[in-house]
Amino acid sequence: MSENAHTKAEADRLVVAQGTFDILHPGHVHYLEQAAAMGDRLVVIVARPTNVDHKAAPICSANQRRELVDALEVVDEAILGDTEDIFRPIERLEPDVIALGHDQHHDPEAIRAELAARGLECGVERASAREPQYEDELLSTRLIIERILRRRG
Ligand SMILES: Cc1cc2nc3c(=O)[nH]c(=O)nc-3n(C[C@H](O)[C@H](O)[C@H](O)COP(=O)(O)O)c2cc1C
Ligand SMILES: Nc1ncnc2c1ncn2[C@@H]1O[C@H](COP(=O)(O)OP(=O)(O)OP(=O)(O)O)[C@@H](O)[C@H]1O
Repeated sequence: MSENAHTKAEADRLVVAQGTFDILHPGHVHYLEQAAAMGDRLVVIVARPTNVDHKAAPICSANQRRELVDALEVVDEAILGDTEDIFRPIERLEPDVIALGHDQHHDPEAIRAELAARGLECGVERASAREPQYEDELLSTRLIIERILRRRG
């Protein structure tokens, strides 16, 4: 491979991150900053409500959640996830790395197996948790919603 092509290839390291991102908070920013640092370009897949089956359904629409994630400085592009096959966007994007959130419920080995089954060469890394940095941080959408219910419910 010529020097230019090799240099170009290295400069195109695509990272994919994913999540619900219902009500954004500093934990999301930390995760996406970590994901962005794993490569040169960060595309974020925003989960469809039908695919958020491991916790309460998001409050905000997928379009609204996508728009806010897309507006973040560290995100090159946020896209709505596929409704049926969560690996379809991965097949289309062919990322170099999938960045999992620190507590994301996906099993990295299961993801690696599915990537291999689909002939996709892609790393699977896990980001760290954001450590609290000041008094009264709410680093979880669920905690934000619980406070809203307590104070405004
Ligand atoms: C590799 C990967 C690809 C994903 N692709 C999609 C997708 O295409 N559509 C979607 O609705 N969700 C997609 N998701 C998100 C999952 O559906 C899941 O709901 C998401 O991880 C939200 O979990 P969390 O917000 O609790 O972290 C993907 C997740 C992973 C790990
Ligand atoms: N405090 C945090 N530190 C680092 N990453 C976080 C933090 N909170 C959420 N994330 C990451 O952001 C991604 C999207 O998470 P999600 O949209 O489920 O937010 P959440 O605050 O974890 O929601 P909930 O509190 O309802 O579980 C996940 O990969 C998750 O690991």
